[in-house]
Amino acid sequence: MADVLARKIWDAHLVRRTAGEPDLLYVDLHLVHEVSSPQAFDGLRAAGRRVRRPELTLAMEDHAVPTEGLRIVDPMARAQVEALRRNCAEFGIRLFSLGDADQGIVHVVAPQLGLTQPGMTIVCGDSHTSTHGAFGALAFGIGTSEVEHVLSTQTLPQRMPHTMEVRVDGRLSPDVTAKDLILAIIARVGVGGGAGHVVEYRGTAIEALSMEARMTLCNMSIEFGARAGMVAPDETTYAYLAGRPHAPTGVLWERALEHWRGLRTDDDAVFDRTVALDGASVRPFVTWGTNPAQAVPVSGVVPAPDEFTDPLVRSAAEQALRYMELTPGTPLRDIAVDTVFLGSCTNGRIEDLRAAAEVLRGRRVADGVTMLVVPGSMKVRVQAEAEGLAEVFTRAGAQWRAAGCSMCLGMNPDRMAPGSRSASTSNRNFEGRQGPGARTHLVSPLVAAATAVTGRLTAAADLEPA
Ligand SMILES: CC(C)[C@H](C(=O)O)[C@@H](O)C(=O)O
Ligand code: SF4
Repeated sequence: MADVLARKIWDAHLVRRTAGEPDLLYVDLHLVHEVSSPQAFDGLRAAGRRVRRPELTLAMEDHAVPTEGLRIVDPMARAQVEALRRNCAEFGIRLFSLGDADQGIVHVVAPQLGLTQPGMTIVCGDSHTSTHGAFGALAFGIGTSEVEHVLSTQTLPQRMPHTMEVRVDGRLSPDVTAKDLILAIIARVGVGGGAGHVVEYRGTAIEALSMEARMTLCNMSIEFGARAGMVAPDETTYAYLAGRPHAPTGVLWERALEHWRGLRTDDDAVFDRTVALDGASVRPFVTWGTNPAQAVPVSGVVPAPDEFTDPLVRSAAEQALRYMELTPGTPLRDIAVDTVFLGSCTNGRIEDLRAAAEVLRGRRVADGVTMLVVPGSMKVRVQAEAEGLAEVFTRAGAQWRAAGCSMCLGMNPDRMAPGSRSASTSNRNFEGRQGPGARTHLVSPLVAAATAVTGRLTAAADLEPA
């Protein structure tokens, strides 16, 4: 029977199906980090259990670590990282520690190492696990008690979500990135628009995206409530994977390719829901509020709450304008920021750094603006240095840091001061996300770099020639 990609992967991982119960799924790759794992390991220890498949489990220090120096000062952060170190040593799990050449944000590192592959089931106690769906994997975040279940059994009880197609045809204009596209999608469907669904991004605009861009897109699927987001694998996927440290080689590569080429939604398969967007109509986007759906083109103005008919959306807008200290009708281009953050598992990859460096080359970060450039992994950092990007950033007056979640969330020393305002390439603009009282505008790497130059929200095309 004709079927969609998500269900094909689901069915291929079915360990047990019983009427009235969730399906039991096999997990191919389990990613672990310091924030959502300590209690899971404690539970395992209390029950006298071992990790069922340590070699399919990989642990990362990313959320709580500093991006300057190796010393973890905050007692809470240090406790989390030390617990992870003890747990990984005790249970035989490969850990990427602060200072390791392969350390970085888990959603950046696993794809880079070739661990994330088409057709896999991938879970992590982290909502942005959806990132890995860019490879045609079924990847989703789980809770800490589920982490314990996966550690001890390598399986997970789950109910198959509904399926949703997000179709984008047409051609994105050169100043429009995957970040703008996903902000436009979320603005269209709303923060709950994907709830209970696994989303497959399809269409000519999606097929034209690089792997980095597909990861940005899938990364933010969770921001409109989707359980997972995915893109069917194609030649772009295989070209990215070929030669990566954990990608198959020789005859195994040929066999893998043959399998991967079959991983697609059948032409006559039906999605439970479809949303379509014209890629050519998407403009550089920026958020004005405190959820990722509160976004408009950079050329737009802050909306008035009474423009929204849904009472919940309207009161969310009122609350957001209060927190953000913004007045309806203000052009986005008039909003001044004091902080620019380029990084995170949404936009901390080499392509993001290249795009931002292109804008900053020969220009300077405006006086009074602090710009942090935080590569998503230490490998990205090394590559960016080799390509001369780091020099572009430091010459422009930006800070060049080591890898980690950094200013994406206030769990490490890279925190914003109360009342300060950022343009940030991360994925969440919730109240206090980047530090208590801090205000966040979500943007693409191009807008982040242009904003750093003018000190106001700016599209790259608005800049005077360098
Ligand atoms: C801390 C972690 C569990 C959390 C998540 O689940 O996504 C974090 O990564 C985030 O981005 O908010
Ligand atoms: S970079 Fe941000 S979104 Fe990504 S895992 Fe870290 S905290 Fe979560």
